[in-house]
Amino acid sequence: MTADLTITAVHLTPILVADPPLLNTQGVHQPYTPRLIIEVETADGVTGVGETYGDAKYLELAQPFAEKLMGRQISDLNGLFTVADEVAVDDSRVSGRVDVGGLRGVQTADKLRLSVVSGFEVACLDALGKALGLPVHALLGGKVRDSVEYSAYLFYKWAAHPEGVPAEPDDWGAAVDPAGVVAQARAFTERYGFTSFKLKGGVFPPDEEIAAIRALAEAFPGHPLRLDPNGAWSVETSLRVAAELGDVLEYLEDPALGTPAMAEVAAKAGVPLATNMCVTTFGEIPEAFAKGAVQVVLSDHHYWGGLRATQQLAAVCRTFGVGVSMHSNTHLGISLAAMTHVAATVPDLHHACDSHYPWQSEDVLTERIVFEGGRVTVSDAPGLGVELDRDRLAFLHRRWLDDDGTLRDRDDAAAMRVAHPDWVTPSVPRW
Ligand SMILES: O=C([O-])C(=O)C[C@H](O)[C@@H](O)C(=O)[O-]
Ligand SMILES: [Mg+2]
Repeated sequence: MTADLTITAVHLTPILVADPPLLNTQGVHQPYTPRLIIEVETADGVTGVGETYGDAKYLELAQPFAEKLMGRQISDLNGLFTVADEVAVDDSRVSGRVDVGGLRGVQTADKLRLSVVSGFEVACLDALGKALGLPVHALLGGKVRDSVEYSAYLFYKWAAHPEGVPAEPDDWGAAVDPAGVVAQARAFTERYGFTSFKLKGGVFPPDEEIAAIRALAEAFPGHPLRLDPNGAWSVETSLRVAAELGDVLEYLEDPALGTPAMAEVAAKAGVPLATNMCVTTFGEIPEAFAKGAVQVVLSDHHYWGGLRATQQLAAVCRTFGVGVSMHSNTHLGISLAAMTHVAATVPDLHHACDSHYPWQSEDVLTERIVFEGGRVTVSDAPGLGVELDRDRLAFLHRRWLDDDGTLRDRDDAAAMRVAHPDWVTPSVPRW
């Protein structure tokens, strides 16, 4: 009997998940961050799950998009993009804006749509895999590796969210200096076996961050290290940091803001530059590649438009001799599973991917995804190989319902103002 792949129901569940007080150049992470969990159900009762950003601007697109999917086939992945084009984006959401203060690059109507489509694409692939008895990587053409390497994503962080702010405690401790960063890196290796390290920079003056990377290089000799100040530095500062750390960095990530500045740095830095800020859409590739502004593009299936778009990006990068790896924002196990499936299919993946997952103590899966030796094993179970924990989902959704709206949109600057009322988002370049 052939499977009936018709979509008969779509469930959208916005949730708030605990996030530690991780610092970046914009501010600090909120105690709870929004995500959207997507379930797509077929006429045969097969359910697929996906995950994407949960801020209001995504939710307001996801709802009409979901309605248009009823009666379509889960196998019609190309159709998702056609349907997305029919969903109107409110101009106020995109005019002159960047996403999360620029952490995810420009904000356009298309990119907003793609960030929604990606969650649905993953849900459809999960359902399709379950219906056909095939893992998602097989639907993407098959895995070329059995496990995917991730890097330890180190953050400067406070020991706890500001006093009086409802939050979940974490056991990572504070990290506000080189010793704290090294201690955090050691905890990452002990808990997960990571062997490469990325430090989120742009938080302290560059000399302090140079000292932290030097301390890491001393503590973990020969291990790949990266520093990512999210465009906080001038060209001059970027070149100075590159000169100071060139001998220990695998790559420098988004030292300066925008393709022209990145190109200036790349021309003289002597260290490869990676980005998840100046190349975040296919339209930004020609200029950046022509100018030699980036040597590694950090894909993110959420905003590039899904797993197949990630494969297309990898093919373009391969064509131009540019490396590819993966960027990450706060995400849960569904997205980690999706990232792992697609990463398993990309032939030239030569850098460990980023993942925030270790920072997320809460998940919506019955079993957490495990890192062993810094790697996630590629699942061969049908679909993504994950199972939704409905009680957890309901609990995290209840938290979202109970929120008065304060936390439903990620705002790192607002979270910083709770501790430092005078905080204003630093103008760029900050140093
Ligand atoms: O540039 C990056 O790698 C990121 O923007 C990743 C995340 O957004 C990270 O900086 C964060 O969540 O603070
Ligand atoms: Mg980055």
